Amino acid sequence: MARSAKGPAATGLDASMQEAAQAQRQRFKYTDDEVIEKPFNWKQVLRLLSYMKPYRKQLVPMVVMMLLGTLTRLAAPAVIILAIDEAIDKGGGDKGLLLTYGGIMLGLYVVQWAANTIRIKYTNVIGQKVIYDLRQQLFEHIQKLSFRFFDKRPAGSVLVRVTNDVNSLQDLFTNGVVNLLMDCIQLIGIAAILLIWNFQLGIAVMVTVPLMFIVSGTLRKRIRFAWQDVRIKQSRINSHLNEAIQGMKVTQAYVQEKENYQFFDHMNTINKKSWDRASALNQTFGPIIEVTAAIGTLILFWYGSHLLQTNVITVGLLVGFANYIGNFWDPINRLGQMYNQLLVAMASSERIFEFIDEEPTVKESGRARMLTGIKGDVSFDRIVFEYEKGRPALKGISLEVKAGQSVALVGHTGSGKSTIINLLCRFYDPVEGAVRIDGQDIRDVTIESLRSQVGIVLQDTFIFSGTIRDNIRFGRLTATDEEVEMAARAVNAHEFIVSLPDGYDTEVQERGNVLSMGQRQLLSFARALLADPAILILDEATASIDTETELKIQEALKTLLAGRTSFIIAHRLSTIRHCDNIVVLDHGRIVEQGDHDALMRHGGTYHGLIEAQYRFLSA
Ligand SMILES: Nc1ncnc2c1ncn2[C@@H]1O[C@H](COP(=O)(O)OP(=O)(O)OP(=O)(O)O)[C@@H](O)[C@H]1O
Repeated sequence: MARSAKGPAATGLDASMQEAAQAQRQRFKYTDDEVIEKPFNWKQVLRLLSYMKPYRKQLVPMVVMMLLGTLTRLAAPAVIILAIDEAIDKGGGDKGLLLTYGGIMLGLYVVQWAANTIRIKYTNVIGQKVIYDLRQQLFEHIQKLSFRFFDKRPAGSVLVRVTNDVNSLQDLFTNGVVNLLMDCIQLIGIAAILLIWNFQLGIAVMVTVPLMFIVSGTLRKRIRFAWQDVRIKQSRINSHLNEAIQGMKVTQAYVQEKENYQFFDHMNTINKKSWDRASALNQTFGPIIEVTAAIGTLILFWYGSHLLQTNVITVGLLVGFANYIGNFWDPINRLGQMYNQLLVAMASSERIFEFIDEEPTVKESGRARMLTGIKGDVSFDRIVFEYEKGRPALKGISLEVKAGQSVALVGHTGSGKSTIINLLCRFYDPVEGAVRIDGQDIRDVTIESLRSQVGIVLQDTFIFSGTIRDNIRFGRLTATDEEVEMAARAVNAHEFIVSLPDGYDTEVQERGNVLSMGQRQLLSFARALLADPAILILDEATASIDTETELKIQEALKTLLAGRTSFIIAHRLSTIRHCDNIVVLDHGRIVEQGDHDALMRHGGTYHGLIEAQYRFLSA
C-alpha cells in the first residue's frame, strides 16, 4: 500500500528529473576535438629532442652514467656464471676465488647504484629545464598572437596547452627517453649475450619473445584506448566544472542547482564506468606477462637441464641464463608502456607546436619606426574590415579627428563602434584602407610604441590579482606611490580606496571580485590617467556608474581628456553631449556626424536615438 501511495508521485518526480537531466545533456554539448594520440612522427621527435641541445654539457655525463648503469647490470649475471663454474663447481669450492667474485659483484652493484643516482639527477635537471623552456616559449608566443587567434579558440583550450599538454611531455623528458634507451640497450645486450654464450639455448628461451610482443602489442592497444576514453570523460567533467563555477551566480539566480547536479552526476557516473573498464583491462596485463615469462623459464629449465646432462652447458651457465631471462621481461613490458606514452606525447607536442608555429596576423614590419611625441591627429581612411570573410563589420569608414578633439561613437548594438577602436589599437588590421596617427600609417610604427600612446578603458574592466596600488600602477610601472595616489585623486577614486581595510595595499582578486563595478571603473580611469596617453579610448566606460559617481567622473573626465584626442563609446547619450564630434554608425557605415546641437537640428538618426532614450527613461 505504502508503495502504491508513494509510487506515482515518486515516479512522476523521477520522470521530471530525468527529463530535466536529459534537457541539461542537450544544453551542454562537448566536442571531443582534441585528438589524444597521433602516429609516431620522427620529424616531431627530432624537433622535441632539439630542446635538449642547450644542455649538451649535462647530456654527456647523463649518457655516460646511463651506459655505465646498463653495462654493470648486464655484467652481474656473467660474474655469477663465472663464480659458479670457476669457484664452486670446477675447483670443488675455491673460497678465495669465490670471495673475489663476491667482491666484484659488490663493486658492480655499487657502481650501478652510483651511476643510476647520478643519471637520475641529470635527467631530472635536463627534463625540468626543457619543460621550463618549452612552457616559457609557448607563453611568450601566445602573448604575441593577435586577437584573431583568440577569437577562434575558447580560453580553456589555450590554457590546456600550456598546462596539460606541456605536463604530458614532462614524463617523456624526465624518464621516458632515457628509460627507452636503457631498455633497448638492455634487451639487445641480453639477447646478444645469450646467443653468444649458447646459441641453441638462447634461441629456445627467446622463442616466447615474439609471442610476448604480439600479446603485449594487442592488449596495450586496447588498454591505451580505454585510458583515452577515461581522459576524454575527465576533460568533459573539467570543462563542465569550469563552466559551472564561472556561471555559478546565474545558476543560483535561476535555481538550476538540482539540474546541474544531475548532469554532473551523469557525467561522473560515465567517467567512473570508463575508469573501471580501463583499470580491469590493465589488470589482465600483469598475469599475461607472468604466464609468458613462466613459459620462457620452463623452456629454459627443461631444455637447459637436458643440455646440462649432455655436458653441453655448465651449471653456472644455466643459473646465469635464468638470471638474464629474469631481466628480459621487464624492459619488454616497459617498452609497451613507453610506446603508448610516446603516442600521447606526439599528440601533445603537435598541439604545442601548432601554437608555436602560429604567426601573429598583426605583424610589425622590419622597418617599423617608433611613434613618439605625437600631437594626436587621427585619420581613418576608407576603412573596410571583416572579422569573418564575406561579413564586413566596417564598410568604408572615413573619419578625420584633430589633435585634442573628443569624438563620440554612437549607434545600435553591433554597428561597429568597438571595431573602430580595435583597428586604432591595431588589435586587427583593416582589409582595405589605412589608419593614420599624425599622418603615419600605424602599420609602419612599432606596436609597442603605438599602444603606449593609446590609453584604453574597457567596458569589462580587468582587475589583476594584487594590490589596488599595483592595479593602478599597471598604467605606468615606473610611477611612484605619490603619482599613483595623485591619479586616484584626480578621478575621485582616492576616497573609496582609503576607506578599504588596507587602503592602497588592499589585495584584490583576479577580476576584482571584492570591488563594485563602479569602483573597478574608477580604478581603470586612474590607471589610464597614469599612463598619460596622447589618445584615450573610453569604451562604455561610464555604463556601470551611478548618477552620483557619474557626476564625479564627468568632472574627472574633464581633467583626463584635457589636451588628448579621445574616442568615447557610450550607450547613455547624456555622457557624450559635450563631445566635439558625435559620429553615428549604422551597420558599419557612418550615417551622420557633428556636434550635439547640429545633429539635433538635423533631426536624423541621432535625434531619434535621443528621443528613444528620453522616452525609455521617462516611461
Ligand atoms: N571577434 C569577433 N568575431 C566575429 N565577429 C565579430 C567579432 N566582434 C564583433 N563582431 C561582429 O562585428 C560587428 C560589429 O561589432 P562591434 O563589436 O564593433 O559592435 P558595437 O557597435 O561595438 O556593438 P556593442 O554596442 O554591442 O558593443 C557585429 O556584427 C559583431 O557581431
